[in-house]
Amino acid sequence: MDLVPITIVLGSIVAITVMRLMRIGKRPPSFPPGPPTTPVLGNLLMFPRENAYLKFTQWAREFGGMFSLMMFDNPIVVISDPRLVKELIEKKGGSVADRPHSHLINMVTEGKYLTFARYSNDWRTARTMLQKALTKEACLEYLPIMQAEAIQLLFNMMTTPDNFFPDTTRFAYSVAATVLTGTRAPSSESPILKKFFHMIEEWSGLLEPGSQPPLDLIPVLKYIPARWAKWKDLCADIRRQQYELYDGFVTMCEKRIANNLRNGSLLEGVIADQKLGNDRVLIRGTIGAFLEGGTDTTSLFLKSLILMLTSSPDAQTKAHKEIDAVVGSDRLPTLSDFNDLPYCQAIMKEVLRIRPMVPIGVPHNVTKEEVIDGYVIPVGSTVFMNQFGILHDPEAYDDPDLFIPDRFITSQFGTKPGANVEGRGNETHFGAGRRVCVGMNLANNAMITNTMNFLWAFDFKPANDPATGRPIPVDINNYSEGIATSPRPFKCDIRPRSPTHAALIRKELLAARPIFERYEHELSPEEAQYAVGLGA
Ligand code: HEM
Repeated sequence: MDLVPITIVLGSIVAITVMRLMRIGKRPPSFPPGPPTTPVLGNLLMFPRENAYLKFTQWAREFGGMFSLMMFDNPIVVISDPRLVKELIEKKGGSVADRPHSHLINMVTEGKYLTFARYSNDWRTARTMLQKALTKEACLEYLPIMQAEAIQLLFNMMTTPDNFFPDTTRFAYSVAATVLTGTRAPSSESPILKKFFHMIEEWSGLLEPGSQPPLDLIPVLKYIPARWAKWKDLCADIRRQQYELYDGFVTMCEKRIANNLRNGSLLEGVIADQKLGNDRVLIRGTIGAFLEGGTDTTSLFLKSLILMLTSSPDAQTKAHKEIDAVVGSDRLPTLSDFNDLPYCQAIMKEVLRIRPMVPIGVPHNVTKEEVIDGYVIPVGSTVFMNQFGILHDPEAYDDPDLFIPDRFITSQFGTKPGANVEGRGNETHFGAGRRVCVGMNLANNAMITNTMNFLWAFDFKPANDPATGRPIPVDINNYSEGIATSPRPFKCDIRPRSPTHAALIRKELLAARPIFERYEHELSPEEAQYAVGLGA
């Protein structure tokens, strides 16, 4: 038999296959520029496994405000220019309102967790419900509980200053939990808080880039038997924990409704008025998105605020002078004081600039091809809004890596003279477009209240080293990795500014008791006793 024709055919098939494979991973000329690719893999091997925001920011300096990466055949577009955020994520809202598919997330949430849900009817239903519940006006109704919790935070920081990490976390959780479920967490040792954070730790670990096999890029990996795929057990375990926690809240609110003991929580409305229908999975996913979205971010801001203040005695001196003139020491600040406190505003804006809590945002997925600045952004691209890169652009800011609140006194966006401010705003940290943070009004009230309170109440200084007696300097760049970045634990010395300030904090905590009581009916006897005893 003549083997020549077969060899030619086989050779051609191999050649075509190789040519096709070589095209995989290659960036088409119409895509935004980016680092060089390798055949098949694209930029897979150079994709940062940790601190992606730093690498993205470095690439943005090299390749511009919009660059692309190829993961095999899947394009990633990273935007680090506020003008382009406006052009793509805001103006073309409907084309980039989706989230990328994630097999791992789906295994845990069945696709119904608001933050990661596809652009779907479920997402629309849950988003519309939360958007109505969290308007600026609606959030004013939650102010009494926010302020009461903020006073407890001042009291905690004054009496157990070394515990400020857990106490800031408790504050953020307790506000979100009270608004949503109608039950607070009075202590950083509250069992519900422990359970919640145990779940969050595993959940964040699961979502950490590079921690699990690339199931979405190589789908065949999904079929590995469970005994060799630890992630399957992990997903099941996280799902079990979420069911237990979130169904527990639903049952609690159902009982309250049945016994005519409603205390105005959002979840009571969801259940009684069937705002999410009878879809238990969607209800669970919405509770999760609310509590998880509202807790970590707000508490990270508070930790960053303390870190930055500890590093900057000058900023504190200026803010103290301002707040003493406007508020004095006979009363605590209220939300309406903020307009008269431009330096306190500058401090808050500068913390959010230097350390946006979600530095590369939550990824969006493109569902309709768009052309921006002549570059094609194809369907299926994953879009990251590189908040850190936008807020650390040396073209826009002098010394972007330094904490300088005064930059917001001399310019609206903190930018240097002559900088291009097209598309720039002061809320970059909340993301953009149709998926912009739905909790931003609640978060703003929490950040404003605590920024004023901390500056009114305390002096923050580096702690002294007991061995040498010298101050231990804080490092404003010592942050953890992850989707949301947190300062790593640090020591600082927190003291009330005067006995008058200290006495008022105690008095206000006792005055807040009736507000707390509304949300303490379902606490365990130990927790209830702890709550009543606080400051008494
Ligand atoms: C300072 C505090 C906060 C920051 C910095 C923050 C930041 C963000 C960011 C960057 C996103 C993604 C936006 C995008 O995709 O472009 C987001 C989404 C979200 N946030 Fe926040 N957030 C904060 C507080 C809160 C609070 C208090 C809640 C709940 C009450 C909340 C609930 C959510 C939810 C449910 C989403 C998903 C929205 C969607 O996909 O449609 N966040 N947040």
